[in-house]
Amino acid sequence: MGYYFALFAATIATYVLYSYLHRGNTRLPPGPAGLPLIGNLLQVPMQLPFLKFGEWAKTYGPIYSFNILGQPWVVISNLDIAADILDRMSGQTGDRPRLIKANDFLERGRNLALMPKNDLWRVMRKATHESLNSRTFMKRLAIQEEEAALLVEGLLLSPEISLEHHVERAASSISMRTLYGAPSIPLKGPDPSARLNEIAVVLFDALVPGRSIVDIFPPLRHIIARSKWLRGPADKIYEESTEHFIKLFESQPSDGNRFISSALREGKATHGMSLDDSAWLVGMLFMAAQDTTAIAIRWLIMAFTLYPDVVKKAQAELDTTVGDRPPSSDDLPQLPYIEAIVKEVLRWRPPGPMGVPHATGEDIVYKDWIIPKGTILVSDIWTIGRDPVFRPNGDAFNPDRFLTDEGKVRQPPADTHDDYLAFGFGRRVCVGKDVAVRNLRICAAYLLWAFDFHKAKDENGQEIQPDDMHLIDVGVTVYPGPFKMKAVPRFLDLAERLQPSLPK
Ligand code: HEM
Repeated sequence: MGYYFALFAATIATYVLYSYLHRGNTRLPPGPAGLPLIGNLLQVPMQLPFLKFGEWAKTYGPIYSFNILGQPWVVISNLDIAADILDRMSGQTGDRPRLIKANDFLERGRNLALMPKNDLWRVMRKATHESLNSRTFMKRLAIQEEEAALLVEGLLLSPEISLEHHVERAASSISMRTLYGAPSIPLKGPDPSARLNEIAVVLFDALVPGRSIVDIFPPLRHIIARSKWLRGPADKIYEESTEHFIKLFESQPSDGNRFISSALREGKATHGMSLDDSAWLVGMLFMAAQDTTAIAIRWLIMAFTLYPDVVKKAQAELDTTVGDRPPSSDDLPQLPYIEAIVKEVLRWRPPGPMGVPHATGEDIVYKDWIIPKGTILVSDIWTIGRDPVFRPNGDAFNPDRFLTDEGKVRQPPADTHDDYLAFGFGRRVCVGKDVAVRNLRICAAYLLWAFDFHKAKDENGQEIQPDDMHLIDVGVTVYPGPFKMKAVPRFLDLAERLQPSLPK
């Protein structure tokens, strides 16, 4: 132990001194002043850092920098700059920060979302695009309608179960069915995705800033890599996760259809990936899909509870287009207000308010700045979505901002990724964007068609106001705090009307 401690102390001292003395020929955009050696370490909050970043943007402008123990960070809080640096210079800015604990030890370089921009990343992205975004696949996503109908049925028949559980079930079930061809997850009963969700908690925890000593002092990597004892807990997590991912990956789809995992198992579709690579790819897709989807649905329901005028307007659109039968995905093009609601909820409360950080793969020159290789680039999606010029009155929930005066979906301005900035930028933009948007539009349509949303009442009969600034930071994503509402059916025979849409 004494040996390790001495080595540890020496490594830290050398690293901090080295980083300080070798800042190189850089010209970073100015930002908050930090302390010698540790930089801004003590100023960046461990929880909800994007709120601080928004404040700093007001003082230092739409692009500014800070450093943590010599590691430069650049925060981008303006759409034009994000489009220049993260989209147009994506070849140089599409890397990921070196997340040693998560990427090197816990995941051994197999997490599509966190891995460096290397050959395996290219192969995984291509394989995902081919299986997830193909026209045939999108067309066959009856799963999304069935799960929206099940969510409505659950809220109707089991109001005693927490809203959070209803939504978690729906998000897990959609992901398990889409990715593994698994059967729908019951509301009351065993949850076959539980283990995946447990693994996700462990892997996400490694991303919380400050949680991993090796990411604060990267030279420790060599010491940890050489010591079986120090590496042991991470090895165990990797091995147990791999075993579970492979078990799911090799399971046969419940209805004999091809789903992502079966597509990847077949012939050329594997793109030469090993079994471990393919199994991790699908496991990681589950993790990227499940919590973002659950968060977005929870915010949708909170918005419906807080904004009855929005609900009325959406219901008027549904009543004209859909009437008293459940909506279907074929109705979506005739439901512009529902589309605007989904755009607005993802702007108002993006599930990942800072996206996933990018990193520069080489030195880049942008305007007057020279941003060195290895700089961490944060797209401050939360603040960009509140830019007073681009999105006036940004804290308000107002779907109309995405509509023309005639009520059609407005042509998205350039560089806004179809007005869906919540899915990030450049070559790392979310691979699940189309599937996710379609799913949220269907969910929103079902919920609004089926229910009026009222505030819940406390024991004194007083309305409980859901708190839309109760934000729970779990690493990359941010959940709304738990809240209560009362879903009042719009049809006396809602349960019967849902029957044709439920899984057979
Ligand atoms: C509301 C739902 C979702 C939101 C808001 C969301 C948001 C994001 C964001 C912000 C990124 C980082 C982009 C960047 O680095 O600039 C991302 C990456 C990613 N997303 Fe999503 N996502 C959602 C749903 C999904 C779904 C359904 C899937 C898969 C089926 C998925 C798979 C991924 C993957 C694999 C990446 C990593 C891509 C890479 O690093 O190359 N996401 N997502």
